[in-house]
Parts: sequence; structure tokens; C-alpha cells
Amino acid sequence: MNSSKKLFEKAKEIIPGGVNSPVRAFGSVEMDPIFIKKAKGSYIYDVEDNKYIDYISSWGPMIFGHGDEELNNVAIEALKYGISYGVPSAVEVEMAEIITDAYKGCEMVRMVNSGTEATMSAIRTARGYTKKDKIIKFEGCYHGHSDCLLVKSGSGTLTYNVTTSLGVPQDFVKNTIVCEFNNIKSVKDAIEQNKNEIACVIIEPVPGNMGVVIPDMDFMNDLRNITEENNILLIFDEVITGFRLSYGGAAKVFNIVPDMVCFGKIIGGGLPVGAYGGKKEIMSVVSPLGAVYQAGTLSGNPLAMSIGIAALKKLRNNPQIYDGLEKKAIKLEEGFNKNIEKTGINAKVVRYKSMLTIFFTEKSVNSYADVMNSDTKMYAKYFKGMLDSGILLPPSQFEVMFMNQALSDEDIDFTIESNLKVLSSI
Ligand SMILES: Cc1ncc(COP(=O)(O)O)c(C=O)c1O
Ligand SMILES: N[C@H](C=O)CCC(=O)O
Repeated sequence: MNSSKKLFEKAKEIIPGGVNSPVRAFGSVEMDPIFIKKAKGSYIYDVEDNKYIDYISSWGPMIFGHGDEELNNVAIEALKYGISYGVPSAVEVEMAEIITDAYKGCEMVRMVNSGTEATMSAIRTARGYTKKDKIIKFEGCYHGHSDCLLVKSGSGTLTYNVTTSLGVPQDFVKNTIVCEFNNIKSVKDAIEQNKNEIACVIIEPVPGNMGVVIPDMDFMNDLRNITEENNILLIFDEVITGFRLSYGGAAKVFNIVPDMVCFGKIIGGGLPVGAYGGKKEIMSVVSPLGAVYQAGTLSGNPLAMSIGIAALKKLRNNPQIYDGLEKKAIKLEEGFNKNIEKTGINAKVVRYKSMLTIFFTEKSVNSYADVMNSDTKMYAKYFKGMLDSGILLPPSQFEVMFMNQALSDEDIDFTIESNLKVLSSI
């Protein structure tokens, strides 16, 4: 039998670190990874047939839980029509229609294959449109792994303490300005010091890649106003939050219309998909309409489009899903908070809608600096305790527990009970 241990040993010989994405290596929780055999509903099973309640949800896309029958049937049907064409198909038009209808200000959209491609292409478009080179990003926000965005980044780069990647020439990042999330003064200062040189500001409207940090609404509104006043494009990276926080994303929740938006995860229903879009005038600089080049052999792949469309339609036709997801997260939040009080452990639960992180820290968490106060060793012990109880959490302090529709009341109750046991023992 293939055990996780055996698979990892073999994988390490032929895949860097034994994994195809760094966080999966479980490095920061000081364990070897489990290897997964299958997943169904709210559960995920490793190759040893251990069953876990899954709070990774494939890092967000599996919003209905695993193996959703409706999506599965669409996939089976779509396969009958072929996997990839390399010339346009109707499902690409349908997908663009659904996204542009759902998201205010997104008048045109281009499909790509990942969130990384979406943000990279959005930045290129913003630079091409404004004819300016500098960009602003925020400390702890992760926008994928393209060169100019891999500066003071989040997610795996925080987990492994390589927030600025080796292999990215200084020349490629000299135009990236890093500001502090929830600190508008840091943005005002950057704009003042780089007058008429900044093409865009890119932001995770609700950061998930340093764990959840709740945006201050004054900060978000001020950000919209000062970018507009200074002819700087505001890009919402909604790769996580798009179609998760609401059908219209964070933008709808905040009532803020960004100039450009990036999507990924949920819009592919679990297949590798991304998208970037914005106002028609801006997107008209993208090739073949304009001179900003961006392309993709598998972009708009019909299989991925069909499954993604099914996922988005399911969300559109069942808006109660969002309340349901939030209720699950609130129940966990309340249960965890009671347990924290009972055990007297230094931990803070931060939740936004259906995204939640438990930070092992004494102080409340509102910024990157607060996040960095967390005790990652405690998180590692907590992670292991929960895994031993049959609960799969993100293997890093700097990530998010994602709710999915398949999580039952019993799953949540069991998670809260296990949380108490584990917090009492670490
Ligand atoms: C906010 C955000 N932007 C971009 C990305 C990059 O997406 P992908 O991993 O699909 O390249 C991610 C996740 O990895 C993300 O969370
Ligand atoms: N935080 C990342 C995406 O949101 C985690 C996914 C990965 O990089 O493997």
C-alpha cells in the first residue's frame, strides 16, 4: 500500500520539497504531509483511509463541499464534447456574461488559468493603460507568484519566511511600493512621494493570505477616493473573496467599485481557472484590441468553463448559501471563543463572513504587524492536535479556514469539541 510517508519519501526525490505548492509540505507545522486519496462532501480521506473534516476546501474553490453531484454531472456531460479546442466556444461567452453581470464595474473579462496569471495580467494591463510603471501592494497580501508581486508577500512566502523571493531581480521589483494594510497614511505618503508615477494599487479586499484580517471601512473608502483623485487604478484581487463573500464579491459587500478585478478559485469550480476584468475602456488595451499582450493555450478551456459556469449558476440561483456559510463560521467563532476563554489560552479568532483564522496571540489582530505577533509554534501544536482528532486545518498560521456548504452541524459541533480538547492540551 502507498502510505503518506512512502509517497512523501518518493515525492521528495522527484518533486521539489515533495509537493507542487509549498504550503502543502506542512513545513511550518513541523510534520510530513498527508497524501489524499479522495474527498466527498465535507470530508477528505488520506491514502491510509483516515477521514478528516476538511476546512481547506482546496483553498476556497470547493464552496459546495467535495464531489457536488450537480457539478460532477456537468463535468461528465462536458467531457462528451471534447476537452480543449484552442478556438473560441460558446461557454467562454457564457462565462464572461455571468461574470460581467455579477460584478459591478467589470464590463469586460479575459479568462486565464490561475489567480497568478490573473493578477500578473491585470498589472500589465493597468500599466499599459495608464502608461505608468509603479504599483502599490500591501504587506502580507499575496497575489500569486509573478515577479513584481512577490514582495513582502503572504501565504507560503510568509509561512516559509521568504516574503521577497530569491530569483526576482531587483530591477523587476524596483517599481513595487509596499504599503501597510489598514493604514491609509502609508498609501497617501507613497502617492505623495511618487506623484503621477503610480499605475495601480492592488489589494486583497479581505486579506486571507496572512490569515484573515478585517478591513477597516474608512481605509477602504479612503483608498477608493485617493486612487480616483490621483488617476491610479484600484485593482481588487478577489481570487479568494470573489463569489465567496457574496455573489458580487467583496466589492458588493463594501459598496465600492474597483477599476479592475481578478478572480480565480470558485469561478473554476475546482479546475485551474482565473480571470481579470474591468471597465471596457481599460480592458480595450488588451490584445488583440490593444497592445498589451496576454495569451493562453488553455485559457477559456471548455471543460473548466462548463464546471465554473455550473458553480456560479448554483450560487446565483441559491443566494441563501451565503448566509448558510456565514452561520457555520459564526458557530465556529462563538464555540472557539468560549473555549479560548475557558482554557485561558492566548488566541484570537478573526472571522469575515465564511473565512476564519485562529491566531495564537495575546493582542487583537488588525494589521500585518499584529499577525506577525502570532506564536507559530503554538499553531503547529494546535494543527497537529486537530489533525489527530480528524480535522484538517490549513497547515500554516497565515492561511484561512474556508467554510463549505457540505459541513454539517455535527461536523461543526465535533470541531468545537475537538478545539476545546486540543486547546486544553497544548
Ligand atoms: C488573493 C490571491 N491572489 C492570487 C492568488 C494566486 O492564485 P493561484 O494560486 O491560482 O495562482 C491566490 C492564491 O494562491 C490568492 O489567494
Ligand atoms: N494561500 C494560497 C492561496 O490562496 C494557498 C494555495 C497555495 O499557494 O498552495
